[in-house]
Amino acid sequence: MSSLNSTSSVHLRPQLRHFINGEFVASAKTFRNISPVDGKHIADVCEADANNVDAAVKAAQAALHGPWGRMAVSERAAMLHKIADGIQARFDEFVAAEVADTGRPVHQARTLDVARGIANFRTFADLAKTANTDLFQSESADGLGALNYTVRKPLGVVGIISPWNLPLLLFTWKVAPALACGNTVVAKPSEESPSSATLLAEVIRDAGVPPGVFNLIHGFGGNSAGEFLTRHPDIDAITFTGESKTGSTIMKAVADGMKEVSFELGGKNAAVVFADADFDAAVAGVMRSSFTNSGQVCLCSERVYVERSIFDRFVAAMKEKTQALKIGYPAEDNVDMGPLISHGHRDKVLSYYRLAVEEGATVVAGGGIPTFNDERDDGAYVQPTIWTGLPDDARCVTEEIFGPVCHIAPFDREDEVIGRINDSDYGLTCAIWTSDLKRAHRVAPQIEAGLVWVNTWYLRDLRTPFGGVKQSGLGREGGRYSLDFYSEVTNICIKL
Ligand SMILES: NC(=O)c1ccc[n+]([C@@H]2O[C@H](COP(=O)([O-])OP(=O)(O)OC[C@H]3O[C@@H](n4cnc5c(N)ncnc54)[C@H](O)[C@@H]3O)[C@@H](O)[C@H]2O)c1
Ligand SMILES: N/C(=C\C=C\C=O)C(=O)O
Repeated sequence: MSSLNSTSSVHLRPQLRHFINGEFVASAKTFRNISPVDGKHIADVCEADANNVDAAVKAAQAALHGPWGRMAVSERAAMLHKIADGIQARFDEFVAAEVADTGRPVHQARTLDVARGIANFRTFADLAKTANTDLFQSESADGLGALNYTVRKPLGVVGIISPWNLPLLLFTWKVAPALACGNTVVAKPSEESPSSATLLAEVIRDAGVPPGVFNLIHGFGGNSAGEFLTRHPDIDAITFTGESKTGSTIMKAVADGMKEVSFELGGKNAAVVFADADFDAAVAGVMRSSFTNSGQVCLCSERVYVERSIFDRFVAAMKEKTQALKIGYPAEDNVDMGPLISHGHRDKVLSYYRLAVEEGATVVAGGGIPTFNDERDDGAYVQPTIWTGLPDDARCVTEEIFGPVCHIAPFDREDEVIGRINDSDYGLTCAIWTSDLKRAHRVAPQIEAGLVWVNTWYLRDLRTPFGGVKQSGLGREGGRYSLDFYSEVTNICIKL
């Protein structure tokens, strides 16, 4: 088989181990890492038990009081840049790791996943160096006044738990600011995507980060590494990205210990296309926001609302482009879409494909599994899918599916569509397509979401706040919001 058509041409490690106190550590229990492209077994992954997690937390605690805890911000920032340099130097290996675990197009792994891994470290290295604190000249009864100023200190040992959909991007989105603020971390990537985090441990070690500062544990959630981490008494904070119901479970696990949490959770995001929008740009944008990463991005729009006068034309255009999407191997030229992350996730998405028909949907495009007549038939591929005709309260229009699918509905009035967009348990993102600047500024603030894009989608400035409202998250990360979450502040009042 040519290297074009398989991940097996990539050199993959036979066993992925934990990284604890500066050493790679195996554990007796392992689980299999399976390629979603062809169902082949690509590696064995160690599963951390409670003792592994305890050793990692203890190493992180000890490292707080070692060289890392005494390091100047500028030195810490230089280390984060060295980590970024290390990822850059092994760029192709990181691409191979992401592609092996997820089957995504190589061009996406290059331009988004690994590129953002580097950017995350560089962004927070620089932000930490320029982080300001507060200073107030205060009045006092005796007229002599006082000075109030704040100092930033690390939270301590931060537990990091990340999902599989953008493995390196989302893992480093947490690791980078946590380290930039002087914390030590115990980090668990998803069981579905262990490879790039393991490679990152090598890069962090080789960058000279002191042992115990960064610890990596592999495993699952409940009654495995994830839960052992959230329930560990010596963890000072948990930052988590994943499903809303998992967030709720984690919140219960940390409640007794009153740990700080930052949650980036699920979504059922909307795109709204007004008749005055740039039609071609809106079609291209909604194609991206519906099918990027096989729809496995928390920011994807599974709900699309189109003004009635252009509805039929818009649906026809989306149908044509969706049916033209190239689904294939990661390294194929011009491939648009790879598989879903796993057969289990594919079963979930296909259950919604069936449910939609039961709920009365018109299947405009897709709705099933592509046939390749080769090894990919053993992978986790589904067809990109478009529905119309469902009521707003249909489960397929209210529940997060997390696959390459969207439902397109017509609307008549601005106030009507705003109400329909906001009628959701989620509130992560929304994309508005209009050429009317006043409308953009009028509608965007009314959307109950953490992020609103106008005439674009997933355009990111890492200094901006990122997070969701309602079931989509707790808190914000990004820019100074990350510095605020990953630091404690003490206010000091000096009487003059
Ligand atoms: N808001 C965001 O920024 C954002 C970004 C990416 C993904 N997501 C969401 O993540 C979900 C997809 O990712 P997923 O399937 O990996 O989510 P998931 O919640 O199943 O798992 C996420 C992580 O949590 C761990 N975990 C699961 N149960 C746990 C428990 N009881 N205790 C501790 N850890 C536990 C998993 O092992 C994994 O590492 C989607 O809902 C998507 O919307 C949100
Ligand atoms: N947190 C970010 C993306 C989240 C994507 C969700 O799947 C980011 O771009 O910083």
